[in-house]
This record gives sequence, structure tokens and C-alpha cells, in this order.
Amino acid sequence: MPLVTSTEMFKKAYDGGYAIGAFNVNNMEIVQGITEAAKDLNAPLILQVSKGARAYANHTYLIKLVEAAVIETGLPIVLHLDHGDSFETCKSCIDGGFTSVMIDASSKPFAENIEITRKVVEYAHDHGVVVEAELGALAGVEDEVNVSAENSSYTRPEEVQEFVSKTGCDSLAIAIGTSHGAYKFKPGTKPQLRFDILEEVSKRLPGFPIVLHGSSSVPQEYVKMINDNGGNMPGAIGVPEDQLRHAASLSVCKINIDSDLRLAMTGTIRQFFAEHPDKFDPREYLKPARANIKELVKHKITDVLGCAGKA
Ligand SMILES: O=C(CO)COP(=O)(O)O
Ligand SMILES: O=C[C@H](O)COP(=O)(O)O
Ligand SMILES: [Zn+2]
Ligand SMILES: [Zn+2]
Repeated sequence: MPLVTSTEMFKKAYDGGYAIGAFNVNNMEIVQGITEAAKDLNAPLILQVSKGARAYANHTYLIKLVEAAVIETGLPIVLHLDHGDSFETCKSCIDGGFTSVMIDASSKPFAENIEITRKVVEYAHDHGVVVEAELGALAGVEDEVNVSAENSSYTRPEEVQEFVSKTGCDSLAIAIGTSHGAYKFKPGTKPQLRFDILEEVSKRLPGFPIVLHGSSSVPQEYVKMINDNGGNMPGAIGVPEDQLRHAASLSVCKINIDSDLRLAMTGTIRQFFAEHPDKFDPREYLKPARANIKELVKHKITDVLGCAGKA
């Protein structure tokens, strides 16, 4: 099966009350860990590439790694541009074989967001590619802008119909209290997503797939593994998995996870180095890191997203 778009995936996920995992990829071991998990569980999959990933690994390497995963797994896989920052970036990914792009103009004024998004949608749809857009501003590092908690803003449900009808986008990322990175909530406060906003949005956009960014749960076992082995990540807190499970049962069809993969990889490698100060073969420490990414993704697919067996 070649790369696919997310159209069918989202339809089934919406109706089935589950979500597809969208995992960020930056190198071969990450691609392998994620895709081996999805293969074992026969799960549909979105692999996403950020601007940073393209700068790090190079566009061609990433595409070829994902194509290799399609061959090795036989799964329906979407190759998605994460946080496209301009028409030009989106165009280069559409021309380069991506099946889905995000244009993230959410930091721009509403009318400008509509304008840029509509332009990307026009080009993408002409080339059989689907488009995710965003309304609302997540706290944390977003679109290379560091948005403070005070300046983050929830999506305004009264804007979503006009935005979707004027842009023609295929899915919509909204801000309901998630944020990028490993420090999502103040220690001592109760993490709580705004499900009232999600429900207001869904009421206005029946059947329309919603996307949640910043949805890592920041597993405390990996935070501990990092801190126990020379790391320093005090107060790292993520989105509780029961809230992600609830979102997946509603209109959320795509859940973005990157930080959890980074924590699993970093914790595993830190521990390996602490236990084996004599070792210097990258295969020896990347192998357990890849294995733990696989375990983490299997857990997400089975216990959080609910998309096992849905490929
Ligand atoms: O939204 C994301 C990628 O676009 C990832 O979010 P996390 O930092 O929570 O993993
Ligand atoms: O949303 C951001 C993703 O986690 C990608 O992060 P990055 O820009 O560091 O690659
Ligand atoms: Zn954004
Ligand atoms: Zn994101």
C-alpha cells in the first residue's frame, strides 16, 4: 500500500470513537520504533515531520525512511508536514510526496489565517493532498514563538464554522489547554483540558475531524529515569492519559505526540550510559531506545488512542 491521505482514517476514527496517533519522526530509530509498534497492532498511522526535522535530517532522508516503513509494514501511513509555516514550505512538501500538510497561521490575525490557509488548501487539493489548519494559540514553544501561558488563547468556538467554510481545510487543530513540550502544567495544579470548548466546536462542526497538538502525557517513569541518570527536568508534567482517551472518544481524530518519544529515547540512553560507561557503539544504546519507543507507542495505540486493529 502506498502512502495515503487521512480522509478515510479520520472518517472511521470519528465514527468509531477513537483517534489516530500522529508521531513526530526525526531519524531511523524513531521511525522504526513507531512503525514496528503499529505493525504489531495493525494500527493506522500518521508520521509527521516538522520544519526542525527537515532541517535536522533532510527532507529526502525522511521521505525515504517513511517510504521504507510503508514497504516494511504494509500499513496505511500518512506522511504529514507538522506546523507548516508558509505557503512555500507546504508547497515543497506537497510537491515532494507528502500526503498531508498543516498550515499553521494561528499566530496571525483571523482574516490572514483564513487567507493563507485557503491558498494552501487550493494548491493541496489540486494535488490530492489534505490540509490541517489551526485556530487558537497553544502555550509553550509554538511556531517558533514562545507563547507564555498568559498569552495563549483558547479556540473561540464562534469562529470555527466561518474558518472551515472559507478555507476548505480538512481538519482543524484547536487550543483547549494542551501545549507543546514537557512542562504543560504548573506542578501542584490539576491538569484539565477544556472539554466544554471541544464540545462547542464539535456542535458547530458535526462530523468534522479535530486535532490535538501538545498531547504528550510526559510519562513520569521516563522523567525519573532521566533525573536519576544525570538529567535535570524538575516539574515535567503532561496531559493525563484519561483526558486524551476521552478526547479520542469525541471528535478528536488526530493526537500529536512528540515529547513522549524524546523522553523515552533520552531516558533509555541516559540510563544505558550510566550503567555502561565503557560502551561506545551507537547500536548498543540506540537499540534499547528504539525498543522503548516501540513499547511506548504500543501503549498509546492500545490504551489511549484506541486504534489497534483499525488499519
Ligand atoms: O503537537 C506536537 C507536534 O505538533 C507534539 O506535542 P508534544 O510536545 O506534547 O509531544
Ligand atoms: O510541535 C512541535 C513538534 O514537537 C516538533 O518540534 P521541533 O520543531 O522541535 O521538531
Ligand atoms: Zn500552532
Ligand atoms: Zn504541534
